[in-house]
Amino acid sequence: MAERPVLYYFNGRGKMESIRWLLTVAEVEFDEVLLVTREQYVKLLNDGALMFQQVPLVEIDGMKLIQTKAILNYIAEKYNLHGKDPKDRVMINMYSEGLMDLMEMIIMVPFSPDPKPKLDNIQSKAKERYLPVYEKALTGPVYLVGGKLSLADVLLVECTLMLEEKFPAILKDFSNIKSFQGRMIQIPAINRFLQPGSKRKPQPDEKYLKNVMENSCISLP
Ligand SMILES: N[C@@H](CCC(=O)N[C@@H](CS)C(=O)NCC(=O)O)C(=O)O
Repeated sequence: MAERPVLYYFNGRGKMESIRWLLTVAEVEFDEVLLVTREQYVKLLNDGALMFQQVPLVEIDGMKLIQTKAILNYIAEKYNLHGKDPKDRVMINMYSEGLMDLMEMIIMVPFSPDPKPKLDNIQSKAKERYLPVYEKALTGPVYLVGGKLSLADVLLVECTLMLEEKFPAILKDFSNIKSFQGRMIQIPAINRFLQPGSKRKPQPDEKYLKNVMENSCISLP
């Protein structure tokens, strides 16, 4: 039997969280090496495991994969969460890119010295630019693309939960998305992931932020 994937990242959500979500939905058990000291990070660098000196790093199928989107696409492909043909795939990728753009903005908020304007901007962009797209796509269909579960659906449920943590009423005018979210969180693997004690990471706290700042040369805006 194949070995379990190993995820190398800080002890928090960041760019790895979507990968944790996708593996969870694919029902793939994984292990994690949580980088809590500078030495761990430097060792990965010295070992040559980080092609661009960055994490996430995922060891899977005998490979050391980096670059979040490449990793997500590999997992989606492998576990049949990337559509049935190139036309499905390009739609899945378009929807996924939009969600990753939005989640990236949320991920960066706690690193800002002045989060309020950033949050206001995210809220209006979410309501005016992003959520209407998914609301329309879900008028009728159960899933975003091709009538079957895909990477885009997984990212959408992750993103809506992240948004609600910041803006609890944000889905008020997006009833299709809210229903979609309700269905998705009933999927047993997702339901388990949302329970305390799972590998889902909590919202970033001071300790996590300090860890990321100290242990990588992360470039901040
Ligand atoms: N495009 C890369 C960006 C990865 C990235 O920015 N990683 C950060 C941590 S979230 C990092 O390792 N920063 C260290 C550095 O850039 O020196 C991806 O999506 O995986």
